[in-house]
Amino acid sequence: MAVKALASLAFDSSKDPLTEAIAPPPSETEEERAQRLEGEREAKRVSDVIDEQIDKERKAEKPMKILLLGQSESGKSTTLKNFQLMYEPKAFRRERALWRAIIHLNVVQSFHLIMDAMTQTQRLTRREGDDHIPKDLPALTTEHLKIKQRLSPLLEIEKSLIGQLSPITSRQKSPGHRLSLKEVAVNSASSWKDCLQRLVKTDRDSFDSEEAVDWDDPDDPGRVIHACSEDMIRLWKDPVIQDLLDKLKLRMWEQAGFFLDALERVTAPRYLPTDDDILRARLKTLGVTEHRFTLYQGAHGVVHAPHRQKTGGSMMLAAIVLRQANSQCVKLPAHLSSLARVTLSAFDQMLEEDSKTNRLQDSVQLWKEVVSNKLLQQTNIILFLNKIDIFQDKLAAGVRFADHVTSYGDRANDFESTSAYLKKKFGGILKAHSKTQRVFYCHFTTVTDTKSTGLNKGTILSVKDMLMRENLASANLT
Ligand SMILES: Nc1nc2c(ncn2[C@@H]2O[C@H](COP(=O)(O)OP(=O)(O)OP(=O)(O)O)[C@@H](O)[C@H]2O)c(=O)[nH]1
Ligand SMILES: [Mg+2]
Repeated sequence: MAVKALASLAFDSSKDPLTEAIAPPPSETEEERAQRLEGEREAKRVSDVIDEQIDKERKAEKPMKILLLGQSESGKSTTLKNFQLMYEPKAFRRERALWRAIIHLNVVQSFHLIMDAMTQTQRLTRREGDDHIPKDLPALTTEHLKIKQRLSPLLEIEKSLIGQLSPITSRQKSPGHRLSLKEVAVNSASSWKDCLQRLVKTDRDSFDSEEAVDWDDPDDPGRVIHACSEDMIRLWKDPVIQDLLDKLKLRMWEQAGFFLDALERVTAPRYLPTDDDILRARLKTLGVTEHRFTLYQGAHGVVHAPHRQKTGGSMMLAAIVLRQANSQCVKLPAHLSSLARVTLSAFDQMLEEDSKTNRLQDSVQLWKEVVSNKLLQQTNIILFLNKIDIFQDKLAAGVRFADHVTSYGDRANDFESTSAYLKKKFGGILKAHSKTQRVFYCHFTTVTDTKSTGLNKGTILSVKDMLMRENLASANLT
């Protein structure tokens, strides 16, 4: 029965009422036919324009996803802060009061390191004839030891600040030095900012201003830090201490969270961090972080009517240390681009976890892993060779690149030549490990300096370029 009904339906379809309704009348003249065809063409043109518009809107809404990869201390979190500063400046600045606490922790930890160096020197100078002791260690005077004694409350402040971040912190040894601190790390999955908000007033709208900090709080760590300020400045500027740090190869300016050259300002009684201070603050993050930003179009970077002038759709920025990422729980999305960060200035340092592996060498290995990763084969990758400020300072101080990267040979020990060498090396690896051709975006950055070599120029142009290519590719125009 059912088969019969279907057959009869198929048979009758030639008399489909819709077909009959739109069929030209049997008595249609040549002129009428031309008019009808012209009308149909116009209707199709309008329909195509509408389809195109819908298609465009659909594509514009598609989020662009970016993975941020790199070794510890390569600047992933700082890159996120830069994006936040550019696209959510209000939210970024609302957190000033929170970053004040982190910067105070950075300062206190720098002094912990210096005080440990002084203690070690006292111990070493008692052990005469030991070949492992650095030569010509300067003698500390009683005045130095008195200052050190007066600075001991800073160690209590350190404990208290770390306590404020608990239970979400873990402590890890920082890389690169024999003398090193247990570095404070926060798990990105937990809201350490919520924990720190106990240190500030609860009115979120006033975070940007001085109102955010309870200046009368007797337990504010800033009080002790200010009370120790003069001694801190004196100790840091002391030529004997500088000589001592030099002999022990403790290059403080190279350390993450270096604020010792701004002590007067950051220990002032009513100190609130500037944008640059926040970028320079150091708080190690563990695990995977995901952030969402919306890119807007606006003249000279000014945001106009965000809802109507949205260009790029929302952009998801996921910070992932690939080696920590468990592929079971980290799902790499489609339409993905990646930013890989390499700490250029670490060319003369070894990994903390493996004292035989050079950090730059490890970054090269990580780059190979990233570009040959099957999940990332279809993604565009921007490489950032970061911390060029420290890199250039090192070259200028006479640290020889070739002593740590032997394949560099006897080329000039300057930025021009070393950067060209590295660009070629990383570009060659991308080419060798890509199944299909991928654009090699490579930038030399100082991500803490937004004015010159920070993110504004390099990243955003590359991100926009990637976005455009992606749109063209999805419209089959490449
Ligand atoms: N001088 C200088 N410091 C930088 C630069 N980029 C980042 N830093 C600093 O280096 C430190 C480490 O940067 P982060 O962004 O915390 O590094 P990360 O990649 O997130 O590190 P993990 O959280 O350990 O994975 C911070 O104190 C930054 O302010 C740079 O280009 N120059
Ligand atoms: Mg981080």
